[in-house]
Amino acid sequence: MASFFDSGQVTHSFRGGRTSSSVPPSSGSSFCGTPRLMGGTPRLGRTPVTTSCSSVISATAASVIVAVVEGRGLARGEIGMASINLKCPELVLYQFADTGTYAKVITKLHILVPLEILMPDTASEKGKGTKLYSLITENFQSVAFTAIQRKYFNERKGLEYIQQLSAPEYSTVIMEVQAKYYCLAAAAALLKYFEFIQNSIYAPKSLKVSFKGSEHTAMIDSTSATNLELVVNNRDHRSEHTLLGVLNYTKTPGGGRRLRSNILEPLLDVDTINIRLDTIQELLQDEELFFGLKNAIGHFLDIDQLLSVLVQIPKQETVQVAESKITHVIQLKHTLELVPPLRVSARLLCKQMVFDMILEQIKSVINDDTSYMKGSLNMRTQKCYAVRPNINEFLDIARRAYTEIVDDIAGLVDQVGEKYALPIRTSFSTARGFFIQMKLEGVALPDGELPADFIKVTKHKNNYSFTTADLMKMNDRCDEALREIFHMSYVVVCQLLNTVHEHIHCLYKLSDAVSMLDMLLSLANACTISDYVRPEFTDTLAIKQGRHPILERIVGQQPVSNNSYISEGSNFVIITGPNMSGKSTYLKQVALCQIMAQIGSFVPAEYASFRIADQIFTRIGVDDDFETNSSTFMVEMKEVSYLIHNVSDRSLIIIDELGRGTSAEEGVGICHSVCEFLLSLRAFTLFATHFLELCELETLYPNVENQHMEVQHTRTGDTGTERVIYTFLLSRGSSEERNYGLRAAEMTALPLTIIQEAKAISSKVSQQLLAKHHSDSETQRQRAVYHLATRLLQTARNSRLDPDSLRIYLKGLKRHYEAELQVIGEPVSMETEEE
Ligand SMILES: Nc1ncnc2c1ncn2[C@@H]1O[C@H](COP(=O)(O)OP(=O)(O)OP(=O)(O)O)[C@@H](O)[C@H]1O
Repeated sequence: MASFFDSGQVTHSFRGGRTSSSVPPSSGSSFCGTPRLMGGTPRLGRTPVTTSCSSVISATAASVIVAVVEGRGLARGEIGMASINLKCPELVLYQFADTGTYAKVITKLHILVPLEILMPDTASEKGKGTKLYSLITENFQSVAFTAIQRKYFNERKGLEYIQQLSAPEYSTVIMEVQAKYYCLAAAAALLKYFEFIQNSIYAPKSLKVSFKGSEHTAMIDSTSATNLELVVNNRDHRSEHTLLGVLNYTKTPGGGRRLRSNILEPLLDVDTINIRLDTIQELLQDEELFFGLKNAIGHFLDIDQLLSVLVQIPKQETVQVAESKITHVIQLKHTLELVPPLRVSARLLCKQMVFDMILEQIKSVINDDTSYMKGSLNMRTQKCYAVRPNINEFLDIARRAYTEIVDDIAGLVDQVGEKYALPIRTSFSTARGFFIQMKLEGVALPDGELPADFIKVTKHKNNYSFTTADLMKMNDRCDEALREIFHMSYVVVCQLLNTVHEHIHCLYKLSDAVSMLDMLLSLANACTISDYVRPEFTDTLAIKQGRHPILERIVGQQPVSNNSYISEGSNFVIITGPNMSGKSTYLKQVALCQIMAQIGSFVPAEYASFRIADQIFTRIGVDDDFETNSSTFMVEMKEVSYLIHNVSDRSLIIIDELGRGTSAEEGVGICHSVCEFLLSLRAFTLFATHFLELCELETLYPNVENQHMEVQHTRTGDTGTERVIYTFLLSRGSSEERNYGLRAAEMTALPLTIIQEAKAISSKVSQQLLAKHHSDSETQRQRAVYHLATRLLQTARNSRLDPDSLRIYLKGLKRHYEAELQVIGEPVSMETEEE
């Protein structure tokens, strides 16, 4: 990673290698940008900022640049981050302490989907990166990295930038961040870099600046987001079989972005969630309102992106820059004209009067009938006549000259057509300007060839395109006239934008309201496709007939539904059942419903109540992680260690098949100790396992409940082969099924001989184990005593249990100990009931 700014060299590392681009100094501080951002465009001076920007945006969904810096010495682990979205002029600052795993930084970065990550060059000094640097480069191999000299991470400069650029309505952020040095430092480097690559600066007092601690949203680490297929399908990255795919009916890019970020960071505040649920309910009850708003929302452009270009001041004024600014004002007028239909949703649009006022200001300069249109010629005409007549008399003269030239062009093409008796017509494209087109069909060319004065001929499908020397000259005159028109219009438009800037925060609010409304309409739409219910928020997780939202979309019919109940007194559910019986699906279903509820969506169930979860953890059996070179076991251990370090009493934990990466004895041991740790918390845990030994925990702990996935057995045909029927129904108690692995194997194409041998070996091993079990009664007795001692010790520590629960717990413990002694033939000599 090379150093940026001083050396004039930017090096970006990509997956599979590093791309290095030399940065030639240009006039002043203007340098060319990164290959990814600018698509290789050499100099911004010649290419309009906005054009290059939009081409990037259409080429890739990623549009966020993030600067990350970590404290040094004693402050190691203190992380400052700043992000800016090229599609949305919002500077977001983050500062938090992260543990040795840096899970919060990695998760934040996953949510932001960065296009480029900036870090201080000291993070990778002398080819030896810091742990944070290594983790980021490992996790984001396809993202461009840029090293920036540490001196640009300057917190004083960062604060100055924010004071200067923040729109007045967002300036309270200064109080929040003025002592948060790392995020300020990251902001300084980020904004400096932004100026450099975009060759433009943000207008003073124009940016939305916000500080996002993680306090207001639930934390879902990136592994859990992947396990639950929240926004990406693990098997096919293009598939829409994700929670986002199920809920996404948004019509605007802003709405889509908002839904995605909400799914990854659900809310914690019940009041806000309930406001969203009220709106969805209202939309579902009033069809006219629903369809009216949906139709209105569909006409909005990407307001964030529009805002982003409106608040940038290009460092160089070229004709393309002028043209773009005029386009943006037309787009702004189009956007504001769409606001009145949204009036019905008054809750979301409190600043209606201000929007009317901005529109009036625009209309005092821009013609009433100027509108945003598709097609380059249409848009060129709109831009040419955008500014009202009588504002600048030279502009009016230039436009008259332009109109005459366009009329002359039409006359010239008619003459050419008549001269050669050919059915030609005038066409226009941005690249060629005016040119001539002719259909090939049914045309008899003189001598079978096009006349010699038709030049620059191209043939596409059934059409000839060409021009003439006279037409080219006229095009030049036309361009010259347009340049003048755009230049004069640009001056008028810039004055107009200066007045609009005073109300820029209202446009941020509009963008916010439109994306929120779009998201809520989308969530309401999802309810019309499937039968969802409004969730409640209590201290209990209770779902009646809940369904897996993605599974029901995939199979196109309702999957088997199940009830769930987890409360403080019964907060640990152990789920057993044969392979393929539906355990993983059920676990994910609960987590997905919880997330849906916390973003303010209805959920696939007949009734649903949730306790707000501040964190959602999943530990779901995955294969080896080749990318980070970890074995299955190490992946498991890393995930469990992250869980144990970060879990809280209000977390929701989903654990599926823990300990499968090692031997059975060790697996049971690990599961046991993890369960014991989790049992001392009030977190809600769903634990699916094949280790039936764990079901004993129910007798030891009053807050454990065993459940299992029911299966049925039938015998088929003449052979009487046993078949398993999966009901996908959850029942109380632990699974009675044994050797189900072998039975599942029987249903595959494995040869019969292999299955038979496996059965024989399995029964031999079981017999040996049983013999050992009976012969080793002293070890058994010691183990039983040890178990009892540890449980009692733990109970003594666990002061949270009330007397009743404690009594039940001790009784269970006693029964369990008696049972263990009986198995090994020891006399049971415990005191009576109420000891
Ligand atoms: N409630 C349900 N309704 C309908 N089909 C279901 C349901 N639950 C699961 N299935 C189907 O059964 C298949 C197996 O489910 P799942 O992977 O959850 O089983 P499992 O018990 O976790 O298996 P294993 O122990 O082998 O991991 C799924 O792919 C899904 O198609």
